[in-house]
Amino acid sequence: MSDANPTPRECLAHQLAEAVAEALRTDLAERERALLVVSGGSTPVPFFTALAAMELPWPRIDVTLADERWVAEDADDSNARLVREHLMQGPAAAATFVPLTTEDATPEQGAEAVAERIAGLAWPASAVILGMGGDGHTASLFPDSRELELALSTAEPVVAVRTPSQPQPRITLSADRLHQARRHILHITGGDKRSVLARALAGDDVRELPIRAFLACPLATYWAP
Ligand SMILES: O=C1O[C@H](COP(=O)(O)O)[C@@H](O)[C@H](O)[C@H]1O
Repeated sequence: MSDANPTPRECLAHQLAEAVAEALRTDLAERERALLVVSGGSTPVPFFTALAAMELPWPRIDVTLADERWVAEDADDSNARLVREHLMQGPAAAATFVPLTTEDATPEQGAEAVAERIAGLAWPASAVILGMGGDGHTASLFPDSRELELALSTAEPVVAVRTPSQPQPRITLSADRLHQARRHILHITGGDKRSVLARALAGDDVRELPIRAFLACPLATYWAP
């Protein structure tokens, strides 16, 4: 870290980047390519910056997303844009980023092409870095989504999602595909999310708080105030 007085969130992001880099190195010692699945939203930005600076065999690493809004890749709320601007930089620019959207008008129309696109990646992923919303959603597994049941149960890799609480349609990796990863990490910050996680740990209804689907993976939790 270059900053002499890093914030707790910056320290957390750096520790997480070190752990993910180590996981990728370990897997790349025994296979030709490795896959990293990251989340969008606001939390991962300092993690992306820290990971992008790591010395890794980036040309052998693929990066994709746990979920995406069905928006243009240059839209402000595109997770792909976030990844391109903050992770695919410096040494990490030599990695291959595989987005989850197509030119199709809807995720339902594009889901098959996305599934074909990601089929060639080096599954199972070395690590999945999950985020979590205040409603307990992770990836685009939302408690109020009408496709939640499908996303939790299908063996398909991706699911198109419509969620009343969200302005855009989305596409998400299915729980099955996320579960298959070698390592599962939850990256969250702030007191509110700590409370949501505590609530999730105290119960077992996955439909109420979908993050519960991953608590027993096991899920390494990186949290800072
Ligand atoms: O909608 C999303 O939100 C969650 C959490 O986002 P944050 O802004 O609270 O960090 C994220 O994990 C997910 O990938 C994203 O699409």
